[in-house]
Amino acid sequence: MSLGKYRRLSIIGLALFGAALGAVGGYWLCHVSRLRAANVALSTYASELVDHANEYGAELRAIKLAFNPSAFPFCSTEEISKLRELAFHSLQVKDIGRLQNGKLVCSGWLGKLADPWSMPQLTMTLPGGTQIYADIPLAIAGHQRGVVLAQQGVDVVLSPNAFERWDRPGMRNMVVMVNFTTRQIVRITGDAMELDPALILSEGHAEIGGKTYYARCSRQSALCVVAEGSTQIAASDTPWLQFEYIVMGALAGFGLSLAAAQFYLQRIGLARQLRRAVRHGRLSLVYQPIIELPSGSCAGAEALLRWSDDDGNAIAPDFFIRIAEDRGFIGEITEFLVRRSIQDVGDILRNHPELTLSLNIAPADLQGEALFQLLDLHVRQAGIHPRQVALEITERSTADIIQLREAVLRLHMDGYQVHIDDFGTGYSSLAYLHELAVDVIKIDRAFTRTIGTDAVTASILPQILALATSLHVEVIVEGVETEEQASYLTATGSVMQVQGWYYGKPVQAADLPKYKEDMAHAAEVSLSSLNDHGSRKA
Ligand SMILES: Nc1nc2c(ncn2[C@@H]2O[C@@H]3COP(=O)(O)O[C@H]4[C@@H](O)[C@H](n5cnc6c(=O)[nH]c(N)nc65)O[C@@H]4COP(=O)(O)O[C@H]3[C@H]2O)c(=O)[nH]1
Repeated sequence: MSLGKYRRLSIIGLALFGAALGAVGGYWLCHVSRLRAANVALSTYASELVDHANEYGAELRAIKLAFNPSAFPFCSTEEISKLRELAFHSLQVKDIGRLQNGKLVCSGWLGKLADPWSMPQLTMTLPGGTQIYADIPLAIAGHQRGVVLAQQGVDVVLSPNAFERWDRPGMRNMVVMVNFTTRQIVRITGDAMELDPALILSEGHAEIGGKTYYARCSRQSALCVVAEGSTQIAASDTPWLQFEYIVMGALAGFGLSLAAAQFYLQRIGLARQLRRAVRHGRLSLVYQPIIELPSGSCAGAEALLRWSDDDGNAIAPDFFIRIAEDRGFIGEITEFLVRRSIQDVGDILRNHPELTLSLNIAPADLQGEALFQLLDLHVRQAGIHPRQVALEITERSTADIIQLREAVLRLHMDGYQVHIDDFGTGYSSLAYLHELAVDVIKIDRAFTRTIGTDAVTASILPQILALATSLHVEVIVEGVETEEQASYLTATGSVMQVQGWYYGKPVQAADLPKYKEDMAHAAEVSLSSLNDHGSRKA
């Protein structure tokens, strides 16, 4: 099978796997969100029940007040008719009666009793004195069992269906009266539920035996409510919703894993191509001049790698260098860099001992002997003074400062220069200056860009320049792109080196001598014009 076909199949396979995972994720997400929605609905239901309980309590209080005092003689025809009228208009109350010496004397629906009835066994008394008789046979309801409340000579037969119109499909409710002092609870209406009183008294929330419970209590009366719902959500409830979630999950999983697989396999593919390119020497180098200020003469150049993949696409060096670092063959690239750059510019360096060649070195290159042997082989054998070679290390390499310090010492002992690249962007720039005896810091172009702007970081560049002066460390300012930036740096009057598109973009090695000559000529012209100006003034 061809590599391209294998790659395509791998990508599709991974994407399908991602789609399957996404579908499972979608199903799970749907389930969780429906459970959450069900819980919110149940909690809202409990709050609605409590609102209704408040109305219920208010009505009971109003009935009690209507007969304390009563506008009519005790158990008179008028009073009985008033009792009947109030009970008739109420949804919560079935009958209202009048009590005397603990006996029912008359009620709206029973009329005046020839022989007053003694009240049955008391179930609970609330702190305000309301007496509750639960589970007693009701004469007006064919001896169906119900609850009667009695206070200040008035008794009320509660409707067992008072909360019926608040029923919700799939949910149940229970209404109780609570004595918070004695922690006694009596069910008034709704479905009987075997629950820990503590759950009700604390207005809690619990999941027990596949059911979810929310308890809420009224602030105005001794009523509490419990709403019950199922924790099991049937898949058949909302099949379309479930389907949508699964499809969306599958699509998202497919898309994401397709992108991830493409990215990953592209990296693997690129890594393979890069390795081949290094082995066959198909990478190239360009050289960006480094200029000395204030003289304006060329001080050297930085070698920068260039590579295009098999399809001819130019790949950014920081991207492919990272791939080589991750896949452990950066050493081969460095080997190529050192060998090819010395081949390219060895003659120029021999003829111009004042010039420096800067080489980017990856942190991994500083481990072991390979780099030192490599430099020894190519630099010394080419007859170039090691001082003409500068090794640029980046701040990423602070991970092992001890190892790094040893490597820097060794490079110095062998006569090479060590430059810190991208100074100011890493996390431990100052640690570098303190710990490592470096020759030059290369100030990252992020700081150069702030010249002439009012960015908050604009004040950092002068401070780094001052710091470098006080520590006797030389400076190369990177990324000088504009005349304004160049003028600013020249105007500081400090001796420094600069690099950037304003002075010259990276060029082929063959173009470097011409560049150097042009720069030398330009420097001479500007010097003589300065002298002319000076003598005319004199
Ligand atoms: N916007 C802007 N950019 C400017 C200007 N002047 C120079 N540059 C670019 O800035 C980068 C400077 O190199 P670096 O900081 O060492 O950053 C390098 C270096 O970290 C790495 N690299 C390049 N060649 C090698 C190599 O041979 N070995 C290793 N280990 N890393 C390398 O890749 C990075 C990127 O290299 P390049 O793409 O060539 O990008 C180069 C250069 O082309 C300017 O005025 N404006």
